[in-house]
Amino acid sequence: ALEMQLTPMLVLLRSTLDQLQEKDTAQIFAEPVDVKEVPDYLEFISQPMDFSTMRSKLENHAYRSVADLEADFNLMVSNCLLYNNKDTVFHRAALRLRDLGGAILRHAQRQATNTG
Ligand SMILES: CCOC(=O)c1ccc2c(c1)NC(=O)[C@@H](C)N2
Repeated sequence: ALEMQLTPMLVLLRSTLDQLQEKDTAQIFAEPVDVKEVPDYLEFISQPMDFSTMRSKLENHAYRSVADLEADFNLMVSNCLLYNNKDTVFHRAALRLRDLGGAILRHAQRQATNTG
């Protein structure tokens, strides 16, 4: 539809990021993991990622496509699955976010494709 032609990628990416972050109801992905609280975190995780960092990157035009946003989302989820044992709230939250996020990202990709 015409309005989609006029909707820039940035608007679609912002909306997608908002929808993804809504699923993080415990807000455990909202900010970078605090290495003062989790001192060994960087021994296991070489590239930390969180929603606030993703939002900064988005506003600084670091994402050119839904796939670019999806890559950082998957990095954030993978970090959590790697660092936290399977019997933790964090690990379970990452699995849930991954599944709920998948549907959101597939819909966003369809919208991006439909706008040509
Ligand atoms: C105040 C203590 O906070 C944490 O220990 C903590 C807080 C947030 C966390 C986290 C740990 N671990 C994680 O893997 C990511 C997903 N979130």
